[in-house]
Amino acid sequence: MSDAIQIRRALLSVSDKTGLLPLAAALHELGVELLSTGGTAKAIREAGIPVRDVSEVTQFPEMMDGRVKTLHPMVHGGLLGRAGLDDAVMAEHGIGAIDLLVLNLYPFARVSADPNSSFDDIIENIDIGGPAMLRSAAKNFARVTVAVDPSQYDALLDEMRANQGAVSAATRFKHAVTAFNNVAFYDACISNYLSSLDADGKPQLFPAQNNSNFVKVMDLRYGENPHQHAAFYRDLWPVPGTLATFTQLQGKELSYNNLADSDAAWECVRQFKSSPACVIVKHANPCGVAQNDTALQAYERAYQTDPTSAFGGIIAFNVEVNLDTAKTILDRQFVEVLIAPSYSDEALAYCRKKANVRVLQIPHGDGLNNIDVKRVGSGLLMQTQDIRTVTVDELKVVTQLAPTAEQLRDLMFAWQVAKFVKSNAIVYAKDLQTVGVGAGQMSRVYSARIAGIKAEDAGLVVPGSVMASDAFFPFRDGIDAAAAAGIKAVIQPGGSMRDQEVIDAANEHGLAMVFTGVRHFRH
Ligand SMILES: NC(=O)c1ncn([C@@H]2O[C@H](COP(=O)(O)O)[C@@H](O)[C@H]2O)c1NC=O
Repeated sequence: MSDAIQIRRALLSVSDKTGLLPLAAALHELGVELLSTGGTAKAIREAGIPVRDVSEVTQFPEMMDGRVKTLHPMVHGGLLGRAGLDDAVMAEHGIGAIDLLVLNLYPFARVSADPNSSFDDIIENIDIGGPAMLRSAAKNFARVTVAVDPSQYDALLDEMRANQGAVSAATRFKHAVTAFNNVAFYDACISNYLSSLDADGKPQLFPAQNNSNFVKVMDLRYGENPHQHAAFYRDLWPVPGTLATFTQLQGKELSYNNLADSDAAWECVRQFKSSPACVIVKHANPCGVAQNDTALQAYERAYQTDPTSAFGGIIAFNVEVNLDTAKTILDRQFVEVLIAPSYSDEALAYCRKKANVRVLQIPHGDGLNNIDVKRVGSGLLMQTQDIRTVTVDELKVVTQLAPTAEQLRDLMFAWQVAKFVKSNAIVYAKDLQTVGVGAGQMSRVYSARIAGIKAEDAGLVVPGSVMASDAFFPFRDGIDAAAAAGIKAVIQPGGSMRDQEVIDAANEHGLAMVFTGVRHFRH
């Protein structure tokens, strides 16, 4: 890489004109000659800043409604010409070097996402000359500087002012990488959009080719196990309220498992809106969940479900964490990650006493990842996210006995928790507290047994509790076992061949049972 290079001539061609005029004025002051395309040149000229039209340089008018403006050897030769190698050929053809390209592309992503855009509008927003120039300038980073985003302008000008108008090799290279990333994302948007169209031109959810763009947030010390390498990437524009929008306020470096478990804890807790909730996660499963009047009470009751598993857990809240809550948690147990939308100053000051505890802040937001992906051998499984919720009105009472109002409240709570427990999932709950959680078993009846064992170990009382099952009971044995444990009401999807046998069992035992008609497998 060569050293700092003086900017003498710049080409400005921007769709997004944010910051254009101050930039053009500053470049002019630094003695840089400005070239520009139609609309950009007009804006600069109207601001009284001297500028030359590209068409004057190419000796060709812009034509075809802007489809052809800069696709010319006088432009690309000016960007691609190598210092010391191409000087003679440039002189022979009268090609003047262009040292700086400031360019951003037609807004394809915005226009194609707008339901009011016509297909012709969308096609016209496929930028051709822009990506070509970005590639030329970025390829020639040894001599040329490129800027694709208004957020880069100030730092670039500062560097030029501090170096008599020159830009360092490191900046040129960094900006070139940004430019190639920008073009890659742009082309992915076009490819995803066009390859999602069906024979009638209607966009489908899953394109024929999927091109993803993620940006690295950080390298991780290792993956799920120490012999695996790992890194964390996020969407280019993360959805507000999702894990990738976290700020780490303190604590040790986050690990791969911390992030995976934090996602499970946060997604589960943020679904509760009516009152403070706490979710404690271990190995991607909630081991204790509760809703109560305060964050502290919610934590106390979530912890009660399974104090053994809560050790070293991820603890997430849907409300601010105050001093009492932080102090109770940190004085009592080892915690890997604490997550909340906010923390009081006193709570944060207390957390600092346990400097290793990772404290994450995730602002609330209603967004959800639209698509879930899972890697399988040389393939990718894609599905829409499991965002289906069930209202009380949708429940179908299938037994002679209907649930009481309290049972109904607890059934809805247990159902929301079961959605976040790995299948087969069984959740026992009472008074908005998990009493026992049976997760990840290959048979439903064993998950039920485990939920019972957990409750017993924690000294919680199962008789009088309700039970949620993420999928239907294939046989009556699950209901028989629940009744024997003292469960009084059941929520499950229904839909088994033997539903009648299962309903008969519930009636025999005097249980109330409701069907949701919705299944929540989670693998
Ligand atoms: N066709 C071309 O030669 C061409 N050269 C530059 N552009 C784009 O034209 C836009 C700027 O246009 P204007 O200066 O007229 O507002 C930029 O987004 C730039 O990427 C072009 N437009 C589309 O392909």
